[in-house]
Amino acid sequence: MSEPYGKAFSLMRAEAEPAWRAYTHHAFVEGLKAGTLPREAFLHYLQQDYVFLIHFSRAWALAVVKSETHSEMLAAVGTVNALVAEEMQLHIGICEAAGISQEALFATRERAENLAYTRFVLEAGYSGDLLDLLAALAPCVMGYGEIGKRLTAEATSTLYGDWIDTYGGDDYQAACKAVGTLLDDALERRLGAEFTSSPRWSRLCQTFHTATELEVGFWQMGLTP
Ligand SMILES: Cc1ncc(CO)c(N)n1
Repeated sequence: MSEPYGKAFSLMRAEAEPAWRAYTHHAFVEGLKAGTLPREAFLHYLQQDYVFLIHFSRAWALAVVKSETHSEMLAAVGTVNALVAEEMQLHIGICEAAGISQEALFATRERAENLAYTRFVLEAGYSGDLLDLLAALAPCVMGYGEIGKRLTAEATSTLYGDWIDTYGGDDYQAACKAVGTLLDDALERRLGAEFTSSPRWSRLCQTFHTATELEVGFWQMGLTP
């Protein structure tokens, strides 16, 4: 189980330390785990994350555009559906219960940290191929998978249980595995089985690393409503 989300992901993740740990063990995450995160910060984060998911869904739709095989298209379109039909429902539901309407959510003013991250991902896709795009998308998908799984095992409070269950649950974990397989297969198809020897590999790792740092910035933004 050392490579639960595929081979390429685990290699890119190792290259991105210590930023990866700063992302997956951020104070915001530890606050979700212990139930000590202020509700105000959580709701502020969720509103920003709703806007994030709009652009993230657009980036996955771009992955459909950049696909070269039917199976790549299927994997990308499955992720678009999981985001729009499932993950965004969590945000809508929790915010509605807190008195924040869907219209208010959609009209949320985007914070600079949020804008920087999503446009970085989209730009990786606009100017590159599917590999550049997936390298920028992977930290978001798999990081939350790792966080959800760990918090499912370690949480000492049920306050943020809905959030933890969404990312630690079977559906989200299966989505992470599917993206891991998509990344491995897309790399092999374009760069060959020895894809780490390709001159493109270090650049892809750099994109992954930058996206990881932008995730750290997103949590930090969450702490400052
Ligand atoms: C900022 C951010 N990264 C990753 C995910 C997981 O989809 C999310 N919802 N928000």
